[in-house]
Amino acid sequence: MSVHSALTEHIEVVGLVKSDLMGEIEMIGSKCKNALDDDHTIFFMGNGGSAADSQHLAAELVGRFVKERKGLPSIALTTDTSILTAVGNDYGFEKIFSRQIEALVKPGDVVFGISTSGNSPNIINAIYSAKEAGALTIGLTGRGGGILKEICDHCIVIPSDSTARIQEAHILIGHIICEIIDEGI
Ligand SMILES: O=C(CO)[C@@H](O)[C@H](O)[C@H](O)[C@H](O)COP(=O)(O)O
Ligand SMILES: [Zn+2]
Repeated sequence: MSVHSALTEHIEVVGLVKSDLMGEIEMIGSKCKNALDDDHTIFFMGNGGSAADSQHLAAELVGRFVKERKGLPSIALTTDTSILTAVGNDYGFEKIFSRQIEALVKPGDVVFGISTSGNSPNIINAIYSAKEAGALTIGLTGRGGGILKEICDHCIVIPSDSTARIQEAHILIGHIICEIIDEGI
């Protein structure tokens, strides 16, 4: 793929997000803001590049995005190598997030599952656990949405089949949600 076509593809995907998904992003941002106002926690999880996105977004909330404000409760479930290796080793890789959800998530919390395919078993298991725990579940996906689209309370499906373009749209949307949260604090 040439630089020109990668950039063209990115712009097209972002254009579709703008034309089709603005309302959904706004709604999810305000639900996150309301949950934080009520002292709930926002959790993020994903594999590979989406693990990095999870950590990135939790850091924006606990630390600072743009505005000076108090730290906000947010946890990326991708960071504790002792938990990830113990649970992965003892129960299986498909349980690395669901076990943490069972241990940490309280009713009213918000759980983001970030998966470009929407079909990663460890994210799917964790979304089921989050629903059982009484959390609001949000999928960030692509490729038609996969299973996450069927099981999450809300799911943003990036209209692309390119993992890279989907991930780029996910972090853009994550940043916009941080902006919505910042505005109301
Ligand atoms: O960042 C990339 C590709 O851009 C990779 O690390 C990618 O995230 C990994 O292959 C993930 O395992 C893909 O999982 P998912 O998005 O389908 O849930
Ligand atoms: Zn990537």
